[in-house]
Amino acid sequence: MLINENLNSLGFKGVKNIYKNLSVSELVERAVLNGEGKLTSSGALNVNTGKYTGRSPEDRFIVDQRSIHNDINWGKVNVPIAQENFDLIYKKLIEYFQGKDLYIFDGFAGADKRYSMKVRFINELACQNLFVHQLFIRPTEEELINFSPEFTLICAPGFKADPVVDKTNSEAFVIINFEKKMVIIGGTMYSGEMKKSIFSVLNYILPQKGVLPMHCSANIGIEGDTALFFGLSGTGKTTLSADPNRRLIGDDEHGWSDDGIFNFEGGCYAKCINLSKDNEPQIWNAIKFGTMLENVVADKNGEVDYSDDRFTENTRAAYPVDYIPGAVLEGTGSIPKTILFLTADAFGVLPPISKLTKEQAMYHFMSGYTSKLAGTERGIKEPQATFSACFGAPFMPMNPSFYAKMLGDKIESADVDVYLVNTGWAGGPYGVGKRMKLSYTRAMVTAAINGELKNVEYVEHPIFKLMMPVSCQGVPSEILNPINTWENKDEYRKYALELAKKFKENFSKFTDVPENIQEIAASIE
Ligand SMILES: Nc1ncnc2c1ncn2[C@@H]1O[C@H](COP(=O)(O)OP(=O)(O)O)[C@@H](O)[C@H]1O
Ligand SMILES: C=C(OP(=O)(O)O)C(=O)O
Ligand SMILES: [Mn+2]
Repeated sequence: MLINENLNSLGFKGVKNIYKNLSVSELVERAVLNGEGKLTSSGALNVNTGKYTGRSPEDRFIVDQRSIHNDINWGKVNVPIAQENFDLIYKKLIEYFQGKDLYIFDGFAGADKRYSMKVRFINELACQNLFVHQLFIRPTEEELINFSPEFTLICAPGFKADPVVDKTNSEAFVIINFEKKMVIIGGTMYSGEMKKSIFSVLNYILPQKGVLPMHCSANIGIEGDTALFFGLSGTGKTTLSADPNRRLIGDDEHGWSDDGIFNFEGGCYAKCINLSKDNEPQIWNAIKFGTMLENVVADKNGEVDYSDDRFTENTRAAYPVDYIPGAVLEGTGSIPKTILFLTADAFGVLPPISKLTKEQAMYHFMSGYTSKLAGTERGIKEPQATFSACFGAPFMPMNPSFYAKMLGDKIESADVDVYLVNTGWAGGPYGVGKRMKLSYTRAMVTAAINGELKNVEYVEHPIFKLMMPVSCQGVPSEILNPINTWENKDEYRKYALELAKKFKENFSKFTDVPENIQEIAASIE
């Protein structure tokens, strides 16, 4: 179907100009002409997203429909909304486009062609169309001919819902409609909502095809060895997967099929707060023409100051994977050899790295402990302990135990080593201790991936029963056991026991847990 016919069938009437599949330069040009953003001195497009500078979980809904009702894990994460409310909002949203320009990007989600989904993005803003162009998988000229979308995402930040009439939580909404194969977004200009809502869609669809969807980054070594980095927002997926000695596959969302892993996306969405050339050279260099920046502070000459958090701590850069040298453009990799669970522990009590048994891996995957860091979600001003099953509960439409079981089977069948890495605090809790040095975390990750931590001596953590290596190249040995970094050892024990209690409380909510994993839960004190 032609794009115009498709727009008619979606109900669009009287739109001004339809800009279809523009190039990066054209989109940047439009965005600047429209006054949506400004170029920085490195050539990136910097936009200000206004009131919404992070994801807004309370504004995210799934239309409650008979065909999906029994599959969805309804609750605070997956909030139901009635079809009639969707219809009402949809009608107003489409009318809102009357007399306005719209931007279309057709692309793919899912690098493995067997599982990829054709998505049409319809944007009010050129800058957001640039975002999806860079973040999703760009089609070839040939693939664009007769492109028929399997899912459609419509995003209009300028359109606001009326919570009283529309039964939304606020003026902002992100609504997934599985039967209509559609996502609609309004009220918020934070572009992360577009990528994460398509992620949520895939997290429902792909398990039906035998693919485990994962909230993780991935890279691959010269020997074809794949490593996965699971972690909630801010734990270091993007930062640690950008490694000059390995090839980047993707920084955030992947699927694990019987044959290997594949990226869902074609771009990265990196945090920029306090970005430095020395610490994160690859990301620093990726911020150039074609990259879209969100809420970074720049002066009138376009010089940016990455340390300025006046709009948000969640400043971002969106760029295509090929802006990272050596990235795997096909977006695929072998069955993983190493899995790293990243946690940013704001209590400062978890070891910087520990090796997990398969049972411990399952336990920690189900627990998904980390701290929500400031900015990524609305209302979070300082780190807050959270248990987010699968290290990605906000994006999982089904019961987390379902994904955990799938991962368990994959881990059983693969020859894979699993580590838990604390990229958070050390020497004391947030406010007292310091964030783990990035160079140390990188050294530990490298040692784990290269197999150097297979044959070193380990000691067991007395409370969490985690196995801590006693040495690791590039890391002072004394920091490997967290109690050593705390001045007051009694305080350490107090905080560790408090966190252990939280682990226990959280895990008690799971039912039907296999006995060998229950044993792990019981061993923690
Ligand atoms: N030890 C560490 N390990 C990883 N990231 C760290 C560390 N210390 C500080 N950081 C900072 O924390 C942030 C991690 O964010 P990011 O990699 O974007 O996380 P994610 O991709 O998981 O959301 C970056 O801004 C990075 O510079
Ligand atoms: C984009 C997001 O994810 P991450 O911080 O994991 O990159 C987000 O949570 O809004
Ligand atoms: Mn990231």
